[in-house]
Amino acid sequence: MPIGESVMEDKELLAEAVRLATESVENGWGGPFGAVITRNGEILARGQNRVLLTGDPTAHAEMQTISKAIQVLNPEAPSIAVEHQNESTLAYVARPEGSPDPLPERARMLQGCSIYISGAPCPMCMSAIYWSRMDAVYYSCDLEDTARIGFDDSFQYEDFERPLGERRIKIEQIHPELGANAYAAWTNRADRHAY
Ligand SMILES: Nc1nc2[nH]cnc2c(=O)[nH]1
Repeated sequence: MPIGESVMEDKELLAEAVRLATESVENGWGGPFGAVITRNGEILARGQNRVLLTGDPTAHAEMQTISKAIQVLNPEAPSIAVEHQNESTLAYVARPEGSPDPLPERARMLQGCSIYISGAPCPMCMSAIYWSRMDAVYYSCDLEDTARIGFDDSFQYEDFERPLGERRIKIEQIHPELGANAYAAWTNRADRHAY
């Protein structure tokens, strides 16, 4: 595993992200996006855009790399893979009996890590970066470069600046009293752990 690789410079790390991006394009797996997540100058995880391979619009380089980094840091964590038991129930793989609750540790997410990306992050990936609590983002091509090769990243940032009623996708609050039940279930849990 990459943990333990010798300390790498910014340029080397970015070059590795670009290598992953190019590999994805050459294999027809996805757009020209690759990423590495580092801690103390060492690579923790690598990822590349695999949207065309998987048909999954969330398979962006950054999302793939964040998931891998979390797995590397939490190898013993219960799998978040869901099994469809029936149409209305999702069962999570249970934590082994008696093992300590890893949530507080996991909730630190990727603090202390940085991400190097071939192109500036789209809003989805930037949100994931915020949620993962990374310290820094370094990218090579900017949003204008990305728009020029046909990707919507900068348009989405622009859309977020518009009032809700003027956005490209309809967004509207309906029945707030229903969701309030789930929110109450959360606030009623004494052992809740905000992340
Ligand atoms: N940064 C980045 N921008 C994208 N735009 C479309 N896909 C991607 C991706 O994987 N990463």
